[in-house]
Amino acid sequence: MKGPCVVIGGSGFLGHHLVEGLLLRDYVVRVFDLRQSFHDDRVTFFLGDLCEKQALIAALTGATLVFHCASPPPSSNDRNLFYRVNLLGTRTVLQACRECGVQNLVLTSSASVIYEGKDIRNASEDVPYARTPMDYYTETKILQEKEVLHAGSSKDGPLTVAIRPHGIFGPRDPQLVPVLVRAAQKGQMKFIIGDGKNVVDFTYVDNVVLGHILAAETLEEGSPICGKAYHVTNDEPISFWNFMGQMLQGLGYEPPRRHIPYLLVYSFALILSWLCMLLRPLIHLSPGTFTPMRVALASTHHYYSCENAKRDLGYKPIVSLEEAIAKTIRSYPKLRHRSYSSSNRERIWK
Ligand SMILES: NC(=O)C1=CN([C@@H]2O[C@H](COP(=O)(O)OP(=O)(O)OC[C@H]3O[C@@H](n4cnc5c(N)ncnc54)[C@H](OP(=O)(O)O)[C@@H]3O)[C@@H](O)[C@H]2O)C=CC1
Ligand SMILES: CC(C)CCC[C@@H](C)[C@H]1CC[C@H]2C3=C(CC[C@]12C)[C@@]1(C)CCC(=O)C[C@@H]1CC3
Repeated sequence: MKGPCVVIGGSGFLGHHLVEGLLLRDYVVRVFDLRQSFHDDRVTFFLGDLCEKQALIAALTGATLVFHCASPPPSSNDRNLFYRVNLLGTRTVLQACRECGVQNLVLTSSASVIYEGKDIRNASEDVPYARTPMDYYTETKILQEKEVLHAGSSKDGPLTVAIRPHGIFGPRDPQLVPVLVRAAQKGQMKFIIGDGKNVVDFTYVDNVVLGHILAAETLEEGSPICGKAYHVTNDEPISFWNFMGQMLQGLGYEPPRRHIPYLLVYSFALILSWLCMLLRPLIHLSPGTFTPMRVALASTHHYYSCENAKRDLGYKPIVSLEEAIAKTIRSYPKLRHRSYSSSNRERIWK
């Protein structure tokens, strides 16, 4: 038996998988979250807002290790919420760790802290943070990561390390596959934005979990990982549109085939986001999935080197991309197209 450890955000997509990974490895696990999304006799839940120190202290008392993987959803455009939770809330988490004598803190950051809409090819962790982040999510993930890594060098603080995953997917993800399928159902997945050759990282959730646990187990006084950030990916960059096509076909939808110019779509998304901002005092409009950040993510290269995680954490993905895509498709029976048939789906679309 190891632990006890606390997973802040343990009711979320990644957090819940992390809890399962920790239980498999015999950790004693507590979850701190706004809500309880599952039940497990081995897990103690503490419900509360991470911006409230007293609520955190109740969960952290007696714990030696904390994973912080809570964040407002990236699709939100609520500046105040992002600053309150990702920056101020993370400061509160650090303070609560100090007061409770927590030794180690593993932060879930994001590889997108260096993304500003331009191509990223096999970037290492030395690439500087985005100077002009494209949304409040990215802006506050940068501030959060800086805050946590800096705290790791103070004498009274917990030892810290940040894991930067990219494009996490897998069973129970409320984001990637459901958004994609909703777009396909509305007939919005007919076009490939740009030339369709952009290569990106998508990372299976179990590999991200492994990266977090290895980081926690390597983090100790004098370890080279203290105060550092590590990319954790599937280490198998893939064409964005090939990945989307495989997901769609696997669920019985037609993959996009026709091309539409990137600059046209990007300019349209930009104008739409300005309009939403200008009209906000009068009516609440939301661009939904169609944001400049998402259009850029769909059309640029963004893949990252995880050589440092391999060297310092002993990280090696345990689920290949092919297996991960198959497992994910199988996990969403309710999102299948109504005419889906696993035996004839190849014939339908080819
Ligand atoms: N998904 C991805 O592709 C990537 C995600 N990440 C990072 O991974 C982490 C987990 O993401 P993911 O699992 O996808 O997100 P989820 O939204 O599924 O999980 C986040 C969890 O944190 C909770 N939470 C939010 N605000 C607070 C708060 N103030 N106090 C306590 N709990 C709170 C959420 O509750 P509720 O749902 O009620 O708001 C939710 O249960 C995040 O830090 C994200 O930035 C990094 C790279 C890629
Ligand atoms: C409608 C389609 C053109 C696109 C649908 C898929 C998108 C919803 C996803 C493709 C890349 C994903 C991604 C993220 C969210 C979901 C996507 C935009 C993140 C922004 C999530 C949070 C991060 O830290 C970075 C991720 C990059 C990739």
